[in-house]
Amino acid sequence: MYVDIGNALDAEPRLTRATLERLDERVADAHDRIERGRADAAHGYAALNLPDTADPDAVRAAVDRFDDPAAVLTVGIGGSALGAATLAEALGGDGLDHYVLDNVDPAHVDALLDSLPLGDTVVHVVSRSGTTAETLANFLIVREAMDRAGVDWTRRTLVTTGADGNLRELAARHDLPALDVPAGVPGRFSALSTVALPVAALAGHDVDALLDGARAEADRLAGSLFDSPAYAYGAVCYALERRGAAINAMVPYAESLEYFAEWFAQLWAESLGKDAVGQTPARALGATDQHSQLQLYRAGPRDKLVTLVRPRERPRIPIPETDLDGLAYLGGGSLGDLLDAEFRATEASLAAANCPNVRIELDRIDERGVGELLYGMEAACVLYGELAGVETFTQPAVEWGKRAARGLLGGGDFEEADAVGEKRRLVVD
Ligand SMILES: O=P(O)(O)OC[C@H]1O[C@](O)(CO)[C@@H](O)[C@@H]1O
Repeated sequence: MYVDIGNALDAEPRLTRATLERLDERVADAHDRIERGRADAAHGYAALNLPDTADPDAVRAAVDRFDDPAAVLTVGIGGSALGAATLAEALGGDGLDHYVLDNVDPAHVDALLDSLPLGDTVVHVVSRSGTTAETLANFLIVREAMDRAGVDWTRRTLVTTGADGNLRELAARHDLPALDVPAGVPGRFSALSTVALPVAALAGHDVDALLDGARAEADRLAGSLFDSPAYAYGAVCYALERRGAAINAMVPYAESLEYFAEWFAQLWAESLGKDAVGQTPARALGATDQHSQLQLYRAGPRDKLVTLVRPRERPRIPIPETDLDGLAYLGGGSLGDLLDAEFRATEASLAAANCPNVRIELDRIDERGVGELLYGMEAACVLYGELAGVETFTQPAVEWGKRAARGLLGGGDFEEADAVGEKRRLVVD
């Protein structure tokens, strides 16, 4: 992973090289704390050990029982779905279609189950807590649909979950193959583990290369942001947020990284949104959103950092020659040339408008590159959390809504459910 922070300096909000050099002293201390946390396999920090603690053989053994499926359905939500979706989209299916069931919209669930070849689908149900309502409800519906289709769901299901909880109980009751979530690794930091690697292994991807890429990024964590791409990114994001860049627009210039932007959004929001600080992740896609968001990034409020991500190598699709006036300049070139010209032009246009931006590049979007990117973003997030002094690895604010919903559905007596009824109303219809 290559990180170029040049365009993040001397823009608006203003961040200078001198400021970064001063901040680097705190990066050194933060790195020491992170390394101590890793050495102790402390909660959260343990995620940064996954390149060495993940067990690719166990993952392969778990999926080998499924004989060449046509489709894999990940049933999970948040960190229990976004990692798998990111790996499947970035690396491709190789003939294996990947579907994600990470919401409880009846119309969508119905249509998805209708479209799936249930008899030839592997269901990977994932929940760290083993109690998440959306995941468990969806799984009960999926298995019933398989029952109705005469498919033995116990032979088509793989579970990844914690030591206890409803899902562990279901797995034990039906003797389902079950992988353990890694200890001390919050969901949003678990893509490089039993939570998402099974999907990559099922599609025949090189899980070791994914972990090698992550390990290469881990080996570059150092006591200075000027020696570590991941820390350079985390430190710049933090320093710009401190100066007013409350929004981080993540803009991959590759369709296959669109889910990566979703994954990044959970990582950034759920890890850093605490104590009235945090940088709001916005998702966009290059070049598409040049035609929808760029106007705002260039001419709107000075409250953004834009992160542009691209692979250095792309497949080649030549653009046919044409004698149409005004188009001849495209002919003979390639679609990748056009996309890369758009990338560099957008980057320069942001700089010209004094909008801070960072360039993140991979050699190519393959197992190693994706491993570098995911690990790099996780380490950047951990460093940002250290500098901001927030609890990076918890997400207490999400529990209020869960209790309220559970109470509304008769799942217990929760004061939050009462508060739902006290909504202020001013209906205009
Ligand atoms: O893996 P679980 O326990 O089902 O949780 C799913 C997601 O829900 C959250 O707990 C937020 O509600 C996320 O942190 C997590 O990734």
